[in-house]
Amino acid sequence: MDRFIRDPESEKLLSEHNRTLEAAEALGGTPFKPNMTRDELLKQFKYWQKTNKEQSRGQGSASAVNVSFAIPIYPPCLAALKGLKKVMVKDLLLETHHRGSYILVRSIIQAENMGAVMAIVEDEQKDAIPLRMLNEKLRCQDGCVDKGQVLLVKEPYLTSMPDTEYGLRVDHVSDIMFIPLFDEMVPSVWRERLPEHETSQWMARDWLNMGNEYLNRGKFYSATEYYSKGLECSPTEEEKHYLLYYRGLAFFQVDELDAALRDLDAVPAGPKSDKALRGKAQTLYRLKRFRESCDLFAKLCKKKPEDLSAGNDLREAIARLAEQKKGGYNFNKMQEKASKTHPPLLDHATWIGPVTVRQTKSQGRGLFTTEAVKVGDLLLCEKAFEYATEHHSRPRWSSTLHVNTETRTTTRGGQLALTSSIIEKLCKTPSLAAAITDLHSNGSRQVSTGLVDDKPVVDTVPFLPCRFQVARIISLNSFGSPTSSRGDHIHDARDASGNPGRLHNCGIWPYASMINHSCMSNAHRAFIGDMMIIRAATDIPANTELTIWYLLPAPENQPMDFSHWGFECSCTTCVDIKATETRILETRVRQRAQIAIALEKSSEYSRSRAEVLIDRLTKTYPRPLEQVLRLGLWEPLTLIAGAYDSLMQQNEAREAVVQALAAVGFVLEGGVEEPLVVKKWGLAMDNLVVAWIILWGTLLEVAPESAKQAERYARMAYLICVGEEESFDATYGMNFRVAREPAEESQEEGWVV
Ligand SMILES: C[S@@+](CC[C@H](N)C(=O)[O-])C[C@H]1O[C@@H](n2cnc3c(N)ncnc32)[C@H](O)[C@@H]1O
Repeated sequence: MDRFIRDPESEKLLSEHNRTLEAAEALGGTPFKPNMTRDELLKQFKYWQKTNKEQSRGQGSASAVNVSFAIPIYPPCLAALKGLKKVMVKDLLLETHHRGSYILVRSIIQAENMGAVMAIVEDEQKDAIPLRMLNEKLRCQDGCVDKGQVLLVKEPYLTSMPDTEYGLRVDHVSDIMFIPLFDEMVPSVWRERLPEHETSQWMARDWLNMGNEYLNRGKFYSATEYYSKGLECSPTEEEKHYLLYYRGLAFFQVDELDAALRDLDAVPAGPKSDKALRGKAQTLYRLKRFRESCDLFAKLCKKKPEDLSAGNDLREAIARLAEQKKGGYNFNKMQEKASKTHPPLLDHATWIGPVTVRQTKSQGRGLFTTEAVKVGDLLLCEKAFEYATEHHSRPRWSSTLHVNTETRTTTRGGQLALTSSIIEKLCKTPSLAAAITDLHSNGSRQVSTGLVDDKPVVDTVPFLPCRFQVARIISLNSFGSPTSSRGDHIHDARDASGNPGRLHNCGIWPYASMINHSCMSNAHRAFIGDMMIIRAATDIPANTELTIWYLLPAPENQPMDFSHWGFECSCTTCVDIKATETRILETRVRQRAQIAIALEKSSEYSRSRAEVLIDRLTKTYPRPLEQVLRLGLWEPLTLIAGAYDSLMQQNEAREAVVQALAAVGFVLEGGVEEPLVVKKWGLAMDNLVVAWIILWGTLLEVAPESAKQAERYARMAYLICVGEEESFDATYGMNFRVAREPAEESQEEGWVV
């Protein structure tokens, strides 16, 4: 799942932010007396714009880290506009949510996205104030808030802001309304000199024409507003045909898929009927309703066999339907696509294998097998509901830190961006809301209501996405992910230091989010772009709960900390660690460090010393392996196996690998004398593939059949860890074989061994 940072620096940030919040709270209710004039605000805004541009071009200070702070949770406005009283800037109070009120303002400068959308706005009395709209990419009239845009903020919240003193802050999508200039709420002084200032006599056709003008300029949201007005003016059947078709098209362009489908479905017969049909098929495809999409594309192809692009679309829809039904994926192509696309969003369908969601005894819902599965079997291949990436060209120092004093957590990476884009998606396509709102939220209350001032029209799920609710769900259910597990695998195998040199993407995979944690997990996740692949990490009987790792089992052997998710792991290892004296745990940490230091040197003496230390470390685990695994032995044993392997001391290398595998739960039989058999698969540790490859090499001369079997196991480990097996040869090259099979020759280079 996501990475949480616990270090002195983030603790310092948390404490500082706490103090700021307390100081702000003390001022609550004081009347607002602006310190800056309108001109000073505009000047400051232009300075921000300049700095923001420099930062996005990577010219900011090399030590800069974007830090964002979560503010105390507050609910969105649930009152209808007609029940709210209008206030002006001069009426505002510091650190106050003006419940029961609204403010009407207009932007006096083109807004800029500076993490949040920032603008300077004024009221009718020309009093200016900064406005910060968190997450307001959505509905920012086609990606931006133009100068002159009229905005209505419900229950405005005046609070202190970074780099300025006070400003209006909007955290909930439903708390802000974009008011078209023809709306009667707009004061006449703000309408003067605009073509729309006199629209009272307009007929449906006038609204249609104006809508088309906006559509052609790429102002899709504005276009929909004009078409909607046209539809209110008793249009003829022909006008209705065009109004609905073009409005559907505009909604499609801005990803308002429910609205697009509704309009395109309602288009009366006319010249655009085929195009409407096509738009519907495309919308259904984007809603992942592949069966219906196929049917419509097929209908279109039948009507117009010469339409090649409809034929192509039909083929793609059929391919998605096949993936959805049967789970047949071309993983090679997926890897290739993920490596060439940024962000790595792959156009594939989700396949849900032999698994189902059921209630567990004490851990809420869980995912269970519906039939017995074998190690490596594909259980689930899920397309991310939403996915956020750090840009590959951005240096790591500029990645975002998000400080949350409520949960006392600091997170790195894209969680904030993920929350924003999910809120946007839910507002645009409310029929998808349940995928998120049904996820685990640790019992927090969900803000749920019917329509309020026509804000997102939701037919089936009355839901106003509350930023904080979504943020909490995301923090409990999102997964951090590499762009591809293969890339991570290559990185780990090359850099045994364990330095995490990877990008930190994150996403939400709702079905996979049903899987609970166990350090003794029986399933493993891997990623290709935004597709998550879950495979069985061992043979699993039917009706068994699947578990994965939320955090890698700690090599430190400290009890694992899952307080963020509100549980304590009760696996045998965690229970054993809790029962082990701190003195012993500390000894283990020390011994492991000493082993690593000894193995940095390549002398025989240092290897013997490492052997002695490993022996001592083993003795700190008094309980038999069948009862408690010895995860702390994995790294030392695989390290020493690697050291022996590179010296061609194959008996020693083999012995160390076999011990390492046993320490993490593998039950092996045979090897040199007898055929090698894995009786039971253990944990899918980092470097598991390399361990199997070492074993494979040590068996080549002494037991060729067992070596072949070890190769199969190496491939199986790769399949579990990387998600697919097709790229194994390309990843490891043939060097390994060549080194050990003198009869065959090859020039191909491997990169690991
Ligand atoms: C991503 S959700 C997993 C699905 C969740 N059980 C549900 O009902 O939706 C994470 C939450 O599941 C629960 N959970 C996961 N693993 C657990 C474990 N090993 N023991 C107890 N609770 C666990 C915790 O409440 C945690 O916050």
